[in-house]
Amino acid sequence: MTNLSQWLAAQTDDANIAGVITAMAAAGAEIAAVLRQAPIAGQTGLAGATNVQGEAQKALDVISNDIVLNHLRANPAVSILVSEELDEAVDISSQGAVIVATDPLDGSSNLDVNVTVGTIFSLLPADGGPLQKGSAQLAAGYVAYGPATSLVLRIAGPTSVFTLADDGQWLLTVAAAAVPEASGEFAINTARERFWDAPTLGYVQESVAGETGPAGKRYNMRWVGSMVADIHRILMRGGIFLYPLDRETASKGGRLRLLYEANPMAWLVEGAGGRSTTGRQGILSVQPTGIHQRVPVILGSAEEVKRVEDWYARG
Ligand SMILES: O=P(O)(O)OC[C@H]1O[C@](O)(COP(=O)(O)O)[C@@H](O)[C@@H]1O
Ligand SMILES: [Mg+2]
Ligand SMILES: [Mg+2]
Repeated sequence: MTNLSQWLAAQTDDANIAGVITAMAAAGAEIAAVLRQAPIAGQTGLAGATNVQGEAQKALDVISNDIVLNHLRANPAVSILVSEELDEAVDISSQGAVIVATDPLDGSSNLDVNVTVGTIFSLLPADGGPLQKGSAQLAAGYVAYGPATSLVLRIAGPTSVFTLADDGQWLLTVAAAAVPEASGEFAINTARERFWDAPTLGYVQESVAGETGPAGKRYNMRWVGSMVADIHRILMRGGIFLYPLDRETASKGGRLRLLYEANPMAWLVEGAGGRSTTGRQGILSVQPTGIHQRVPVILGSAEEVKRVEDWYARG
């Protein structure tokens, strides 16, 4: 089976990109080992601090952030690290060619109930600084800590999936993920319905109406509450994920973060033939104005995303 270093050699001749991805994969393998033992080691629960977004940090948020930082600190290819858990960008190497933006542990509210969480990362060219559009990404990926530990990666070619083997190797298990064009599965936190805008409400009502409504087909709903797990399902079998701008999150610009949640996921989903939008523009074309900027996120199967875009175009 193809391993990660063989795949990297075939995908890029840029040693900086390959080196940084290798470091993030090593960080992911270390986080996976920590998560497996966390309830025994007493590492679940809160860390007692809040991050820059005002969210309570879990002990494992902090531990995961430290693991990523340790793996990147030693890497002269990294110029700057932007992390959900760090208020400011961290300078790593003045000679570094690559900026890394990461959500070291996504979905951490699911940790105490042993449900899939993940690590998301994005690589940008150092000379453009951290506030570059997602379309400038050099590569992106995530690690999903589920029944299997999966590493999903894309440089500029296909979106590929690796599985962590017992001997610590990452083995290629899906060479080119393909998000089906059409799907009958949507993912949104429906408890937020009272805050939704008209396009979101229109799309969901149309879907819930199923074969008797204008969509003319039956839909199912799934919401893990870990973006990594929800996007992984969509990459593997299709569907649409929505965290739109709603009345409660509007003043902040949305819920999910552009640099280390929306952009890397849009890069991966689009690389697998899917589509992404804020509702009004492609996620990858949004110009960031801050490292922790939030953005509305709608991505997945192209036909479904287009249906949502149609709703936005109408209203
Ligand atoms: O609490 P909600 O509304 O279900 O939101 C869940 C979303 O928030 C997130 O947990 C945010 O990520 P963090 O856990 O990294 O803050 C996403 O993974 C997930 O999609
Ligand atoms: Mg997150
Ligand atoms: Mg997080």
